[in-house]
Amino acid sequence: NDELIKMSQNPKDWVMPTGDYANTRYSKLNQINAQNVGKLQVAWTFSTGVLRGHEGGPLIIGNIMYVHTPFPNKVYALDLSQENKIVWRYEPKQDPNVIPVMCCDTVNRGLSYGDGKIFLHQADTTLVALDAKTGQVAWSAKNGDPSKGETGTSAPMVIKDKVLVGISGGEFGVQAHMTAYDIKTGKEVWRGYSEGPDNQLLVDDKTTALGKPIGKDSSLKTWQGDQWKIGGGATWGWISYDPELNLVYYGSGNPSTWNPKQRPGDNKWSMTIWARNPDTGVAKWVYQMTPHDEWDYDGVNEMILSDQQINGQPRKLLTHFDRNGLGYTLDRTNGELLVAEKYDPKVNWTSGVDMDKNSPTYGRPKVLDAASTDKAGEDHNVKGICPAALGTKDEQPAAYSPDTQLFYVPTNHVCMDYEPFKVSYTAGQPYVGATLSMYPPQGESHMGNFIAWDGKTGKIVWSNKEQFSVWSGALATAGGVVFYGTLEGYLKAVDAKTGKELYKFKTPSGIIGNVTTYENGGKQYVAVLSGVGGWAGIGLAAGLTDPTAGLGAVGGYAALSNYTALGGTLTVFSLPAN
Ligand SMILES: O=C(O)c1cc(C(=O)O)c2c(n1)C(=O)C(=O)c1cc(C(=O)O)[nH]c1-2
Ligand SMILES: [Ca+2]
Repeated sequence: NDELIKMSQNPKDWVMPTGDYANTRYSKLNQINAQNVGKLQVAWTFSTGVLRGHEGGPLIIGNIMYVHTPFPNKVYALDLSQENKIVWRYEPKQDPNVIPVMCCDTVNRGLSYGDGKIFLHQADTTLVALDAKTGQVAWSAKNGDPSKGETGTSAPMVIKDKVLVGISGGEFGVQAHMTAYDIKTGKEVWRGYSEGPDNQLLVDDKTTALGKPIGKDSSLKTWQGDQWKIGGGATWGWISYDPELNLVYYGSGNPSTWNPKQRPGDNKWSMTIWARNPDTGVAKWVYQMTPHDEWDYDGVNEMILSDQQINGQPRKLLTHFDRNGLGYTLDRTNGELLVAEKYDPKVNWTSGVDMDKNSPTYGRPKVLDAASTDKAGEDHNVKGICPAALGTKDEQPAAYSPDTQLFYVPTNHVCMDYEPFKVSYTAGQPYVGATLSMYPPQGESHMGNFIAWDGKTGKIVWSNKEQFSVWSGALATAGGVVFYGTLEGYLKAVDAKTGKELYKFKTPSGIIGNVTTYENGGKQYVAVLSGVGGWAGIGLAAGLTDPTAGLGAVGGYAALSNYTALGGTLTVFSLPAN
């Protein structure tokens, strides 16, 4: 573990899918900076040979770069010192029947490294450990069962002598969990579920929510009957870790089904930020952002850890941009809620979070009747809810720069009509229970913004419009530049302080990957996967002529096919030799 922490502090490498344990996606490299980034050129490219959505980004360890793909989840090891020659490749055999069980395209968010191995969570939920030198399988573990609706899309995270990994299936009625496997053997060490009895949740009488013990079997009391057994709360987002506090952080997703009438109650602990001890799995604190979700606002988005001063006091913070459109800042030591503000002014399902510690509804969002799909009831179409189910932010991770103390957030600017309907549960079949259509906010035509956010005050500092959702991950650097990609396929560099666009280049396909940087042979490079897909690009990614296909109609994205086509490419940029 110390080895990994040390490695992640070397800015030449990129050893974790998130850049570092704090999930900042910030690099100390500054050879490429605000003055010269406009001169960036393509240094080399690599075709992955795979169609559909390319999320995540490569790992770089010394001279070796590890590139992953969506289903069938190939992994390539490239030698950067030998003209990027392929050293080994891994091509798992997976049953293609897993594809229709994946809610939101056949995506995969990347690899982790530790103990001389590369870890991959395959679509079929096999967690595989590959020898980093040879690509040989060292061990594999079955993390779930696609015939029950469980699939793998998230990146594992190595923490000390364990590999942590979540599970997808919130649209299929799974009982989701976070699981830790022994790094040497692949044996399960602990598993903490998102809902159920305390012994399955790994909560104890010391586990708190907003400073108070959560009480015995707090989850069961918030579900009708056995509904919790198919209650969702999937854990498909990123994982962060504070080595000093010895706590891991991640979020749980939407309760199943999307029809809120079928699951009265708060549906704890779906839509929740979890802080767990990585050794035992026991939860120290939880915070539920969207009790009794009525809009599919999965709570899985990344938790970014930063140390900043609030009111002159140094604080250990956790900042999270939720699907529900609120940017939260908490004290990560104990889960105290410090800030909860809209990071898109269009958010209209809530008037905000009750911040009065003495109020009985402390910490809860106030739901506005006009946006309540539960109040409207089954088979009633509630129109004009913002954000759409895609959220103000979905899988696309934000970045944080300690230089500017700002968060850089790729966002969606999309609203929806939502109509819940009664659905019955069948194992392995969609358990969705709502139809929706999504479109830009009234009177506007752009569906994305790339924003800078002050997490101490909960304010937007600057905001750049984008035609489509910004579905790629951001990168911030010590060069005063922030990078992100667009669905049309542009890699963009903007000034970290002002948002001014400094560079753009059109890559071969739409970008939903996460921008990465590294140094090799004394030169800084910027790398990004293009390959359009994911939920925002799913119609296009599936090669469908009807862009409203998929789980929810993603209406406004039809025009995307005028800009980009399918296919995975890694594009690597550098400055010209002078
Ligand atoms: O509840 C779940 O299990 C689950 C899983 C996933 C996934 O694994 O990709 C997504 C979602 N939900 C989801 O709601 C969503 O909007 C979404 C977008 C994407 C994507 O990669 O573009 N995945 C997912
Ligand atoms: Ca979901």
